Amino acid sequence: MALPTPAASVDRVHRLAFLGAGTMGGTIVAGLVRAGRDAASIAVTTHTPAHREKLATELGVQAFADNRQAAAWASTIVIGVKPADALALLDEISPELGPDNVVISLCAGLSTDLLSAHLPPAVHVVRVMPNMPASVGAGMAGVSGGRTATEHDVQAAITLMSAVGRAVAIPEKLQDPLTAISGSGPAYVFAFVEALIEAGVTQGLPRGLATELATQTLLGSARLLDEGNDSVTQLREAVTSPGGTTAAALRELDDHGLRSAVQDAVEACARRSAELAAAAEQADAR
Ligand SMILES: NC(=O)C1=CN([C@@H]2O[C@H](COP(=O)(O)OP(=O)(O)OC[C@H]3O[C@@H](n4cnc5c(N)ncnc54)[C@H](OP(=O)(O)O)[C@@H]3O)[C@@H](O)[C@H]2O)C=CC1
Ligand SMILES: O=C(O)[C@@H]1CCC=N1
Repeated sequence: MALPTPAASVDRVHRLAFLGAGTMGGTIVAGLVRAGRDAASIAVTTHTPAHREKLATELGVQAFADNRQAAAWASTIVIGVKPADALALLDEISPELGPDNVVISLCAGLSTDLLSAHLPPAVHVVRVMPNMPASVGAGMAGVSGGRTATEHDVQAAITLMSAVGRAVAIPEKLQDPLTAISGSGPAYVFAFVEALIEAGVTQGLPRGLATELATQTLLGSARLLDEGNDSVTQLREAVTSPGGTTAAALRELDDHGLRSAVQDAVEACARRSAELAAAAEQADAR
């Protein structure tokens, strides 16, 4: 299939290249186009030719077969590959980059210092931890500038991510804990909802009904948390009648160690984020 010719018409300063446009990068690209960003200002590269052709056809973005060409075309480069592939990718595109470029990394764990060590010193580096609900415009992203990043770079990344949800600036030392809450958090929520649905089926509910009940309960509870005036504790207490059904259920969750399981899960996630950086560095040194 013929791909669109990379547009030269968009001013270079507005050009954005996603090197790696899979689950997360692809979600953000789709969200940006849906939010009204000019598709001609966005380029993608992927490992598989068919995947980038699909993105080009469906979204109207530019597809490049070559990371270096895409990096040379763009002003802002988003790194959307797995952490293990990121440093080799930076080494590959590094000759094309200079002081006018901003590199935004989506990679879990990788510090801006580590990323900068694989780029010309003047390149501006920003670290962003997004999450999957960006695909429905309800993402949550944490944004941190590296040593070379300006306040403008951080604000520009916040503006970019705000097109697909919310974004906050955070000190880089909070990136691992943020990853453990909002980056990976959707998976914990999905695992809980899966368990709730299975429990409903065990109680005799048809699977479709159990799924609708659990999903709408999650949605309604999230909206109450976000839009209501009460704290999470006040909301939980409001559902829990003394001696009632909810108290009986919550006691079981406590007895099964829900809080300590969540503490351990979040701790393991933050630890794993640091391990991914160490593994990427080791692989790169080989
Ligand atoms: N998934 C999530 O919820 C989140 C992920 N992240 C971070 O986002 C990054 C990507 O993760 P995710 O989207 O899940 O992973 P995916 O595997 O879904 O996407 C990776 C993308 O990189 C492409 N790719 C691989 N090698 C190259 C290469 N050498 N050059 C160009 N493109 C390449 C793949 O191509 P192809 O499509 O052909 O396979 C794919 O498009 C990770 O660093 C992760 O830490 C951050 C927050 C949340
Ligand atoms: O599981 C992962 O490593 C990525 C980073 C945050 C969410 N998914």
